[in-house]
Amino acid sequence: MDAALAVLLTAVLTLIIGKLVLFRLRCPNAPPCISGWIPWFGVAFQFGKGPLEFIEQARVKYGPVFTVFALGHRYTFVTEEEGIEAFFMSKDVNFEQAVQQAVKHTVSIPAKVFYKNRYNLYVMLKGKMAPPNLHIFMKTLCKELHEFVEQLGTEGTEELHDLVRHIMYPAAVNTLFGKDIWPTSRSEISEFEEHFQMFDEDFEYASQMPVCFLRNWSKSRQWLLKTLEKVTSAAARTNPSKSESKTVLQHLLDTLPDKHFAPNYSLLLLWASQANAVPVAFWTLVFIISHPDIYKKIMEDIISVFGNAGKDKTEISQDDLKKLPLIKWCVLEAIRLRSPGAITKKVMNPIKIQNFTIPAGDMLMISPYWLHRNPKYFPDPDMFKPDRWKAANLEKNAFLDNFVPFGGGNHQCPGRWFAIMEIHLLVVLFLNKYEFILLDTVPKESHLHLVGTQQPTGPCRVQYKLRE
Ligand code: HEM
Repeated sequence: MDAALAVLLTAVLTLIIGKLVLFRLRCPNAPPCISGWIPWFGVAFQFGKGPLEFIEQARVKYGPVFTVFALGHRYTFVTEEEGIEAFFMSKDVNFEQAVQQAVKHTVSIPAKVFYKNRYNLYVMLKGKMAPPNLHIFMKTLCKELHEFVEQLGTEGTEELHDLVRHIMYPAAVNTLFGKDIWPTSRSEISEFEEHFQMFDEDFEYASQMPVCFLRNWSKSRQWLLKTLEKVTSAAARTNPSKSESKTVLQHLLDTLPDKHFAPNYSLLLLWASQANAVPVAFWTLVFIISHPDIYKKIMEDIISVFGNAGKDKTEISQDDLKKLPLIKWCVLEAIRLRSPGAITKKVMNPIKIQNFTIPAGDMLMISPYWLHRNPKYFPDPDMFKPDRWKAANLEKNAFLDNFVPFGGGNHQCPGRWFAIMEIHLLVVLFLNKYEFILLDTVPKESHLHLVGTQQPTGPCRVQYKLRE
């Protein structure tokens, strides 16, 4: 080996060992750390290949609290009660600090603007989409869903994820952002879907790396921001004075003092409202159709509420949804099985979890996906068992213990009740109108991403025809 190279390697190794020794001296009780041997890069490669598998294997090998070092960051995972409680409740961890960089990379909102506005926007969204206000959306959402479902005709064969996407994107967007200000012709919708899909697909990479490496992603973001510039100025122009007549987008505009960032915030809201809800609706339908006993029971329930007809544009109310609890359980069970791979907070002051001290600066992580597979909390965790939701007090809007797909504590997803309602409604509307047959086996979920709901790994075609 070349002498200069040998000197360089020795220097690098000394530096790494020195840093590790220093870290251990400063934080003697830090959890076991999986760091690899490449400086700064850490185990990014192994982790990136299949992050969901990686964290489960690490839990088995290193115990319930462990740190993964990758791309210069320390990600400390907690997998049991004590750590989860700290994740949701501790004042020493911070949500805003954990997500700010990702927000800056993906929708170009600077740190100062983000910190100034986040709380007010969160409170506004949480209030507008709280359970007592959901009736405001119900009529429009039902009408919009019908309009796009009509376009499916009397029968056909389609990839189910595409089918759900074509209906849910425009219906939800028209409901939350306002109908007449959003491009809604067929070609505009498909262009929008194409760009949104690209934006969503690489969102996780874009949140962590310079976007110059993601050229197609950047183009789609640009297209979406340009479209949202027009949408937000139309929403501002037509903003009514009465609060009840405003769309969620118009409430957002009223709450945001930095108006020139309105398209950026709208893109963030658009992503948050679609990225998880669309695949969850897909999974709910796939799970139902692939379980004949559950499908049969659901159809009996639907017939008992709406009678035999499925052809008309049946208006569905919140009371109707209440009479169809099994479908709501199916939605929640699909969410349980396809929950975000990880959610994050930043450790601001060292915190003690079990016998470990997690140092300030670490990203503290929990994995709803794996938590929901712990048989201690969910017996037969890999099985689709909607009946387990009988035990939840859904009348009082309480989930089952340790069900955390929407986060917890002060930062729970403000759109969660809207999401559950829109998926419930879509499933009722679909199954009331059409009979479905699965043409492919149920695809596996992709383990490639930690952010958000898992996407299917392969196609899943269905044949549908109007119910007799
Ligand atoms: C099944 C569907 C959904 C899932 C699984 C989901 C999950 C989540 C999660 C895990 C978070 C972060 C919580 C944390 O880190 O503690 C979040 C935040 C958020 N979600 Fe959802 N979400 C869904 C649907 C929606 C919908 C339909 C909307 C809007 C209509 C929405 C709006 C938001 C917003 C605005 C935030 C950021 C809140 C903040 O600034 O603190 N989500 N969601």
